[in-house]
Amino acid sequence: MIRIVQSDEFTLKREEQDLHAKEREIVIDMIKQVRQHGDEAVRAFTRRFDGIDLHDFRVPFEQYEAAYQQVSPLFLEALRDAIRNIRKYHEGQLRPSTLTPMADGVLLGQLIRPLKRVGVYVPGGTAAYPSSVLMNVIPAQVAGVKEIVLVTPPDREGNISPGVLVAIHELGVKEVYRIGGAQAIAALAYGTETIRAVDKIVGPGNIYVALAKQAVFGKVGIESMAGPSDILVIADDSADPEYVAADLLSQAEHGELSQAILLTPSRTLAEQVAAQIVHQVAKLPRRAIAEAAIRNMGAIVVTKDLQEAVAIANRVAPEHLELLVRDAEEYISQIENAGAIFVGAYSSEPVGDYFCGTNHVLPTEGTARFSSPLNVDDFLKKQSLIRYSKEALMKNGRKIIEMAQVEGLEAHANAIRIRLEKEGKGE
Ligand SMILES: NC(=O)c1ccc[n+]([C@@H]2O[C@H](COP(=O)([O-])OP(=O)(O)OC[C@H]3O[C@@H](n4cnc5c(N)ncnc54)[C@H](O)[C@@H]3O)[C@@H](O)[C@H]2O)c1
Ligand SMILES: N[C@H](CO)Cc1c[nH]c[nH+]1
Ligand SMILES: [Zn+2]
Repeated sequence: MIRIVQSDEFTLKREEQDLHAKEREIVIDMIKQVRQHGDEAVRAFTRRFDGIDLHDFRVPFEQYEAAYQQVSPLFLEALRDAIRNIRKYHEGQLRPSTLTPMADGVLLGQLIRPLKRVGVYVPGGTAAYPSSVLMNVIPAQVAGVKEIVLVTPPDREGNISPGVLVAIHELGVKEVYRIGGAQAIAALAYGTETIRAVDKIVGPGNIYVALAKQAVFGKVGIESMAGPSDILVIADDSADPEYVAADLLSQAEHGELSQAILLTPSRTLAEQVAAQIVHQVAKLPRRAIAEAAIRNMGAIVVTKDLQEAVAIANRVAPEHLELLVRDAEEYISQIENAGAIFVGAYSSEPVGDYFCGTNHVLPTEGTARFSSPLNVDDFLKKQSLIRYSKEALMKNGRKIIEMAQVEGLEAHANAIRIRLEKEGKGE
C-alpha cells in the first residue's frame, strides 16, 4: 500500500505540481460571496458543506450543560491536566516590554501589547478536536487577548461535539459560532451582520481553511499555514517497526491529504514498517481516510545513511519529525526545518497533539522552513517607543539631515533642521 523508494527516486508531490490550484480558486470565490452577502452566504455554504440550515450561528447555552453529561470523568481529568501543561509551557514564552536607556537621556523601548480581537478556528469536519480548542485559546489568554471568537463547524444536526463544548466551557470562551470552512474564515476576516471582524485568525484546518486563511492575510493577520497534518520519521534499525507504523498512521488518519513519510537507511526496517502499516490500518475506524492518505501522500524512502535522511528531512520541512534512532539527541541540532521534533521511542507524536504542553498548531506544506508553532507571540504585537532628548538631537541632527538628503527627502531633513535652527544650531 505504501510505496518504498530509493532516495534518488524520491520526489515530493508538492515539488511535482501545484497541489491545491483548484481549491484555491474555490475559496477565493467563497470569500467573495461572504464579503458581498454576509450571513446569507455563510448560511448557504453551511447548508451545502455541513448539511444543516442554521438560523442562529451561536451555540445554544443548554448544549454546554448537556455536554458535561456526555463526556467521561477520565476525559475531563485529561483535559484539565492538558490545560495545566499547555498553560505552564506557554506562560514560559511571555516576556516583558523593554526600555533601553541610551546616551544623552534617550530612551528607546519595545512595548508589547495583546491583540484586541482574535478569531480561533477549531476544525471539526470529519473528526472533533477539543485539543485544538486548548491549543488556540490558552496562548491567546496567556497573552492577554480580551476578545476571543471561536468558530467550529456543526454536524448535520447543527451540534458541536460534547468534547469541544466542554473544552470551550472550561476555558471560559463566550463568543462561539457554529460555522466552519472558508466561509467561517471569510466571516471572521470581513465581518457579517452577526459576526464582528477580528484582527487576526489562528487555528488549524483542512486545505480549504488553510487556503482561506492565506487569502485573507493582509486584511487580518494569520499565524501560519496550519493545514493538513503531516509527519516524517527518521529511523534506524534500532527502531521498533510497530511504533514507526503506528506513528505514521496517527497523522495519516487526519485526512486524505496527510503526508506520512519514513526515511531509513535500513531496507529491513522499511519492509517491516510497510507490513505493519497494512496490518494496523485494517483495524482503524478511519481506515479509508488513512489508507487514502498513505497511498496518495505516503512514502518509505531508503536512504544511503542517516546523514542523507537528515538532508531529505530538511527539504521536506515536515510539521512533525520523529527521531527514532540510536543517540537521537545528537541529531537535534541538524534538523533545521520541522515544526516539532519528537526525540526517542517514547516521544510519540500524539503526546504533543494532546498533552505534554507544546502547541499542536504547527506549520504544514513545507512552511516550517519559515514558520513556527503557534505561540504566545502570535497574540501580541510590538510597538517601538522613542523618547529622544534635546541634547541628543542637537548632537546628531546634522547626521540625520545628511541621511535624509542622500535619500532625496527634503521634508524629512527640514523637520530636523527647523529644530536645530530654533536652538541656534543651523548652518
Ligand atoms: N496543522 C495543524 O496544526 C493541524 C492541527 C489539527 C488538525 N489539522 C488538520 O485539520 C484538518 C481537519 O479537517 P476536517 O475536514 O476534519 O475539518 P475542518 O473544520 O478543517 O473542515 C471542515 C470544513 O471544510 C469545508 N469543506 C469541506 N469540503 C469542502 C469542499 N468540497 N469545498 C469547500 N469547503 C469544503 C466545510 O465547510 C467544512 O465545514 C485535517 O486536515 C487535519 O490534519 C491540522
Ligand atoms: N496532529 C494534529 C496537528 O497536525 C493535531 C491533533 C489534534 N488531535 C489530534 N491531532
Ligand atoms: Zn494528530
